[in-house]
This record gives sequence, structure tokens and C-alpha cells, in this order.
Amino acid sequence: MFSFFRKKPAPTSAPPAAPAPATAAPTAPPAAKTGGLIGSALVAPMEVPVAPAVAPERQSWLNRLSDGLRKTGSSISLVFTGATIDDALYEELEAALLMADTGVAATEFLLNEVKRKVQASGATRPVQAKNILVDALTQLLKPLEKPLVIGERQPTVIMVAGVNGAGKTTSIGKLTRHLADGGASVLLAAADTFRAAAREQLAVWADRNRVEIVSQEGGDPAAVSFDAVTAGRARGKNVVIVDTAGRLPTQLHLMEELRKIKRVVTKAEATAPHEVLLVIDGNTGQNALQQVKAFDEALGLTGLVVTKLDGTAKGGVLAAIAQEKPIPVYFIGVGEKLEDLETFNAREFALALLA
Ligand SMILES: Nc1nc2c(ncn2[C@@H]2O[C@H](COP(=O)(O)OP(=O)(O)OP(=O)(O)O)[C@@H](O)[C@H]2O)c(=O)[nH]1
Repeated sequence: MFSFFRKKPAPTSAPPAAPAPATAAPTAPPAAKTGGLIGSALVAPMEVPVAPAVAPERQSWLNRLSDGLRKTGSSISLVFTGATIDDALYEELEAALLMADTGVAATEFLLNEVKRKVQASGATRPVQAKNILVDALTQLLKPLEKPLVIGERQPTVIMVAGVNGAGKTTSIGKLTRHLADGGASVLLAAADTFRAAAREQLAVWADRNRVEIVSQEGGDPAAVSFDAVTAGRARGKNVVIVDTAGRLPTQLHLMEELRKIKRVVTKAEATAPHEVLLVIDGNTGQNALQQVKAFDEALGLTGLVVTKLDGTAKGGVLAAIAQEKPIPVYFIGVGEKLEDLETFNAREFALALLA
């Protein structure tokens, strides 16, 4: 059994996912600049935590993530550029979080956390409040961190759904590449039987990754999925990934079609599907939260893939998901290329959002 993924893990001497927490006291800056510790140990007089040196490969995608989220992050981090922590700062913070699509419930939670900890620690400088926000956001997002585990079942059947254009096929292509690189054999099922372009696109990804594909023009998407799972089992594949056609949660007959695909997959393999993933476009903000709720109700989701975080002003939606519908985020998409898919790390995301 193996969980995905770190194709090339960062050296253990420089753990990538554990930058110094805001609550710890890292190397103290010069006393003249900071005035020493203020209040309790909760808030050390330091700048926003900076991740330790990481492998260049990892650094490059982290940069892409923070560049993408900058549209969101800059407006949130601008809140902390003043001289004092006052009511105006809290009002601006509330507005900035809502603008980033954090949603009312998560915004309220984060705001209350920052106020409470600022008061408890006696913090007076905005940068300290920002550190506290990084921490609070990390804690909120933490339950979304979970690796995708492959290999408990053979084949592991992964069903992928989402609205049109969310990035399903691209994400499947990227995931297939990582799985294949990790030594897993993969079979793809093109369960979008109506749109020729969708099948062709998946076939291109299959070709690039040198994996097999079950595809059929017209016909029943559930039947293609059944065939693929059966073939995957017969051919001893480690993973079968079922790519479904895009649909809106309001298209009830298409949502019913998805339920049918899931039922039929279970007929082909009693324990399948082992994972039901929803791909959401990070640009769609609060709409993405509605999609998560609707698809979860229809299918029982096991995980999310959040795409297009390389160019969004709405990254706060992950906080809304954590607050209202905490389904694990297995991967995030930070670009269109094969390698632009990464595991989700709460702290990295919080730091990138507030960079
Ligand atoms: N910038 C960026 N673009 C992405 C990302 N993921 C996917 N895309 C692009 O989004 C567009 C739609 O992606 P698809 O994979 O075709 O989406 P889909 O959900 O399969 O679409 P349908 O089959 O029409 O439902 C393509 O142009 C992709 O290149 C990402 O992480 N970042």
C-alpha cells in the first residue's frame, strides 16, 4: 500500500511542510528592532513565519501557489500594514476575508480567533495579528490534509466528478502521471461518452502517460465504467480512474446519471468506488462550496481536487469548505502542465494566502 505523493521528497533536513509555527519563538530578531517578546509566548516578536529552505523543485510550485493567491493574499496582508491593532484593522480584515470568498461562518471564526488571541497575548503590532491569523487559518484547514491512499484494494477505483471545465480531465492526466511515476499501473475510463473532444482529451493524457484507456462513442457512461472496472480487475491494474462528463448540480437528470455510474461501478466490484473525488475550480469561490455540498449529497464524496489556484483571487473558499463541509483536499492544481498538481498542506496554503 502506498500513499500519494511526493515524487521527489524534500530532504529530511529541510522538511517542506513544517515552517516555524507562529506560536513558536524562532531565531529572535534583533532586540532593538522588535523590543523583545511582547505579552505571552503566544506571540513572538517576529515577522510572518517564513518556510525553511526547501528543495528547488518544491519551492518553484510554492512560489506559483503564492503568486496565484497573491490577488487574494495581497488584499488580506495589506490589512496588517498599519501601525496598530484597532477596530479599523478588524473591520478591514473582515472585509478582506469575505472578498477572498472565505464565507461568513469561516470569516467570523477567524476574526474571533484573532481577536481572542491578540487580547490573550497582549499583542499590539499588526504583524503579530497576522501571525496569529496564519496560525488560526492553519488550524482551520488542517482537517483537509489527507493523503490519497492507493493499494488497499486492487484495483483502487477512483471516480471523478465536477462541473464543466473544472479541470477534471487535466487533473486525471496529472494524477495518472504521478501514479505511473510511483510504479502504479493505471487504466482510464472515458465515461463522458457523448462529447468526442472529452474522450480525445483523455486519450491524449493516456497516451502521454502510456496507460490504457477504455472508451466508447455514444452509449451508456455507466456501461463504460462497468467495463473499465471489470477490465482493470482482469488485467491486474492497481488503479482505475473513471472520468465523468461535467455537469451542474442543478441538472438533476445528469446528477442521477452520476449516481447510476456509481451504482454500476459497485456492481462490477462490490467494494468500489473506493474514492469519489470532486474537482472544483478555485476561481469559483463560494460557488465551489455549493458544488461540494450538492455533489456530496448525491455521491458521498471522499476527497476534493482544487484546481487553478495559480490564478485566483478566491483562495479563501478552502477555509469556507473547512468550516462548513470539511472533505479532504487530496490535491491542488497550480498550473496546466503535467507536473502542476500537488498535495495540500494547510500551513503552506495559509502562508501562501497571506504572503
Ligand atoms: N491555470 C490552470 N489551468 C488549469 C488547471 N487545471 C485545469 N486547467 C485548465 O482548465 C481547462 C479545463 O480543464 P479540463 O480538464 O478540460 O476540465 P474538465 O473538467 O475535464 O472539463 P469538461 O470535460 O468540459 O467538463 C483547461 O484549459 C485546463 O488546461 C490548473 O490547475 N491551473
